[in-house]
This record gives sequence, C-alpha cells and structure tokens, in this order.
Amino acid sequence: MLRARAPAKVNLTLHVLGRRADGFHELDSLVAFAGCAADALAFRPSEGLALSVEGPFACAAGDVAGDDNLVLKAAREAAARIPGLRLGRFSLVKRIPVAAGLGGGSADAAAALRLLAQANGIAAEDPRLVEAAAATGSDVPACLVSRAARMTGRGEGVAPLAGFAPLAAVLANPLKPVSTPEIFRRLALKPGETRSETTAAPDAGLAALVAARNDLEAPARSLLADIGTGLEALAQTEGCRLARMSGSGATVFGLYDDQRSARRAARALRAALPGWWVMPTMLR
Ligand SMILES: C[C@@](CO)(OP(=O)(O)O)[C@H](O)COP(=O)(O)OP(=O)(O)OC[C@H]1O[C@@H](n2ccc(N)nc2=O)[C@H](O)[C@@H]1O
Ligand SMILES: Nc1ncnc2c1ncn2[C@@H]1O[C@H](COP(=O)(O)OP(=O)(O)O)[C@@H](O)[C@H]1O
Repeated sequence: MLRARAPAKVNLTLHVLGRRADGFHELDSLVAFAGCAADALAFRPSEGLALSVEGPFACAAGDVAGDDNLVLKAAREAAARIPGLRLGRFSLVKRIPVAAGLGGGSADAAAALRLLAQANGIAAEDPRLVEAAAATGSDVPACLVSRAARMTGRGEGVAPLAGFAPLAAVLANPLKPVSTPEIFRRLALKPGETRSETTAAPDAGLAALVAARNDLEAPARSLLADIGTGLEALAQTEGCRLARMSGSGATVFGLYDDQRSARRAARALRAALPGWWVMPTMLR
C-alpha cells in the first residue's frame, strides 16, 4: 500500500488579470500549502480503477465519491497519456472542507498522480503527469508541486518561490460550500476582456502580501455574508497581520508572527465563530 498527503492550498494573493477567449480567467496568484489541513490518499495497484472515501468530510464529498471524483479523473487523464499505466484502488480520507477555496479535490488529484508515478516507476516531473494535472483542473498543477509558488495563466504556470519563509496561519470556514464557477461569473468579465488594474504578483514578504488582494473576495462576499463575518473575527484576533479569503471562498485565513499566536487566535475564533471549521497551521 502506498500513501500520500494531499495538503490544502491557500491563495495568499489572487489577482484576476482578465478573461481569456476560452472563458477561463487569467490569474496571478501566490499559493502556499498547509502543514495541518490535509487529506490522506492510499493506493494499492490492481486491475481496474476504484475509489473509497471516508473521513469527516466524506459525506460532503459523497456526491462525488463516484466517477466524477477528481482522483479518478486524474488517474484517467494519466492513463490516457501513459501507455500501459498500472492503475488500482484508491482510499481517500477527506479532512479538508469541500468547495472551500482550499483546492481539496485538486490536492487529492495531485496526490493520485504522485502515487501512480511512484507505483509505475515514473519521475514525478514527467511532462505527461504535468499535462494530466492541467487537464484535470486549474489548481492541480500547483498542487502537484505542493509548495509555495507563483501560479499564473489559468493555473498551468507554476514557479516555486525560492526562499519562501513558512507563515503561521489560521484557516476558518463556515462549512457552507461556494461554487467556483459562480464566483468567477460574478466578476462579469467578457471573454477577451482585460482589467486595467493589472498588477504583477508581489514577492511573498508580509508588506507585499498586505498590499496585494484577492479579486474574488468581493464577489464571494456578495454571495455569502459569513465571509465578511469571518474576516472581521480574524482581524480582531490578537497579532493578526493580515486577514484575507482563499481562492473563491468561503475559507478565510489570518497570518501571525509565530505558531503560538496562531494557536491562540484559533482558540479565540472557535469561541467567536461556533460551528465553523478552524485550523491553525503553518503554510509552506
Ligand atoms: C479559484 C481557484 C484559485 O486557486 O481556487 P478554488 O477556489 O477552486 O480553490 C482556482 O483557480 C480554481 O481552480 P479549480 O477549482 O481547479 O477550477 P476548474 O475546475 O479548472 O474550473 C472550475 C470553473 O472555474 C472557472 N475558472 C477556473 C479557473 C480559472 N483560471 N478561470 C476560471 O474561470 C471556470 O468557470 C471553470 O469552469
Ligand atoms: N476528491 C474530491 N474532494 C472534494 N471535492 C471533489 C473531489 N472530487 C471532485 N470534487 C468536486 O469538486 C468540487 C470542488 O471541490 P474542492 O476541490 O473541495 O473545492 P475548492 O477548490 O473550492 O476548495 C466539489 O464541489 C466537488 O463536487
């Protein structure tokens, strides 16, 4: 049995530069990956392809435990590119909230590709795996790298950030799913349209992160008031240096000087936001 972690992705910044002719949006985003919020994927090579799902968010992912699961989609995309690829049975423990802006499904897909590579003696950097990642979903190439990176284009451009200093953070999610296509739709950009306020991605220093933004925050807040509630609660925690939304939401995160402050903030948030999923973690 082979095992892989599938860590949650956090968009530290997310600038939408415009909309491409194919309808997807051109992004410039700094992403990092959580040490403590991760799904777990196991794989046993065998005939055929199968998946079982358990864990705290298995039910939330229940509607996708079938053929549409991104684990199975990634495996099919890899098999279509790599003749003779040996497949098998995947078991997923779902600990990342679903449709949360944390790229949980993408992380699972990337973990599946890593396991298939390992089981078949294929290098993790094999271009066919990278192509399979991009064909599975926009966030999957970044999740394949699974370390702090600048993500560009639809998500296919991934440049790891050299010398990234890990950040102490708290993640908070109201456990209400948010549809990624709906949030992009609310930007109301026409295919081919570019935004005048384009900005290059900053470096990952705190001052640059604070000066940047998440362009999906406004449309997401217009859909779900909990996002504003979460951001305000984070901003009020002691030592919070930055409070922002990740991806298309609804997860919000706070950055702190050290792990101790982040853990203290998580305790305060659990009291302030009953019923929310709250997780202190390092981002790398
Ligand atoms: C917004 C981001 C930011 O990292 O994260 P999440 O909120 O999903 O975690 C990603 O771009 C989401 O990536 P992912 O969830 O893989 O998206 P996909 O399955 O490829 O696309 C879902 C839908 O989102 C829209 N979409 C996605 C990516 C992109 N660059 N432009 C888009 O317009 C399209 O409407 C597409 O049909
Ligand atoms: N392994 C998976 N885990 C979670 N969601 C999945 C998975 N496979 C497919 N999905 C589908 O992908 C959608 C987005 O899920 P997820 O990756 O959790 O969202 P986000 O990127 O916003 O955090 C879900 O609504 C679900 O229908």
